[in-house]
Amino acid sequence: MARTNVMIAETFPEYLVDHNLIDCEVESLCNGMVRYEKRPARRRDGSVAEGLYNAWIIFNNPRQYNSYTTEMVKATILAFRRASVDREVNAVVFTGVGDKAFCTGGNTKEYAEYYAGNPQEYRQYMRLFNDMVSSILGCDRPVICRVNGMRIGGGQEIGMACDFSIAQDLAKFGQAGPKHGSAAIGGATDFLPIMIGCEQAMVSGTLCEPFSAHKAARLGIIADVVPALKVGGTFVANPTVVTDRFLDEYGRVVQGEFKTGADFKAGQARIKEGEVDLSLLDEKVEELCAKLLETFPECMTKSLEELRKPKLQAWNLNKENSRAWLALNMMNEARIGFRAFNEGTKETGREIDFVKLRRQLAEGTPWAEELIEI
Ligand SMILES: CC(C)(COP(=O)(O)OP(=O)(O)OC[C@H]1O[C@@H](n2cnc3c(N)ncnc32)[C@H](O)[C@@H]1OP(=O)(O)O)[C@@H](O)C(=O)NCCC(=O)NCCSC(=O)C1=CCCCC1=O
Repeated sequence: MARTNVMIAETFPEYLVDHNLIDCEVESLCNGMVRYEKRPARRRDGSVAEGLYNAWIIFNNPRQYNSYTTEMVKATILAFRRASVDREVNAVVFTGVGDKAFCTGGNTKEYAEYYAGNPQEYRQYMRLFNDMVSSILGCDRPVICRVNGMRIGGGQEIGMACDFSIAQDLAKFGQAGPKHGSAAIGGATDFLPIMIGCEQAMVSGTLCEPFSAHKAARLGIIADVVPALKVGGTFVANPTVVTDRFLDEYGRVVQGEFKTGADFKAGQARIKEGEVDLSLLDEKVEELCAKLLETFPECMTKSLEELRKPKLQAWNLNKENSRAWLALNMMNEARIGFRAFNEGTKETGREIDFVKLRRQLAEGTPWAEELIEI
């Protein structure tokens, strides 16, 4: 050991090169809407590993369900680059503020008010979005998505780009694209078939029906799920979801499916009785970080690089075409879909009249004012 210490002292570099792209605080790029925090890394026994950290990248836009604005996308790219080159960082934890949403994708207000009808601007935005996904898939540290709440649309896409996902069980998952005027080609159409198989990928990527965290675990889209609801001081499983049996009387898998009718309503009422506590989620995330810490760092990075390949290859194959298509789509379907979400309310509805649109298109109506204002 003494000899090793001498060798370290003799070979220790006089200075360390900073590989960061720019020297500024992540928070300063987006008014604090993405936070970057280095939290002490812990061993499996819970003791602090002095000098080592986990980098927490936290979306901080809870009023808009942690959707990301253009400025937040830029900050996220910087944050992942920072974590990737920081010698002291063991793992990255990617999460959102609060317990409602990890992220519900692109900011629909910005989409509706700035990008709708503006394909050349959205094309630039998509450069940034693509770089955000690539910065996750290219991070030299393992990335854990701490799914603190809903993971929808682009939120699901950046979540699936992560290496691990651990969810609190009130979180919902899914896509929004074809309901709101987009296609889930910001990663979902690349990652879903690999992660859950083509058939379930088709169901999720086209129908846009949210599914539970328990189902996400069953399908294999997340690594683990923990309870988050406390009723009378005791953790209980999400009461709106079937968690106590695997099959129904006809042999169909029901575990993880949402309950229906009165049972679903009773589940919702029970949620209101309780309080949400994410301490078990944090324990699980810390446990995973500690397991990752007690490994060889370069062997870990190489393993990540190899295991990411199926996702990365599909992503790299498609991302530029997807960017171009999404930009042009801002002239028609995205233009009306995101405006409908942004300008509508729960009472008036936040989706367009799909049948009316389809009927007009069937009649050969061009994408002129009358369709855009549908
Ligand atoms: C299903 C929902 C996620 C949740 O529904 P619900 O539980 O009923 O909550 P809401 O009342 O709808 O939402 C609460 C408030 O948050 C605001 N909100 C939610 N999501 C967003 C968002 N993405 N951007 C901005 N604001 C958002 C919502 O307006 C409410 O605020 P208010 O002031 O009105 O009370 C539902 O919210 C939903 O469907 N959200 C939108 C999901 C969506 O369409 N996301 C974008 C998908 S497209 C995308 O992400 C892409 C990524 C890159 C590639 C291209 C692309 O399209």
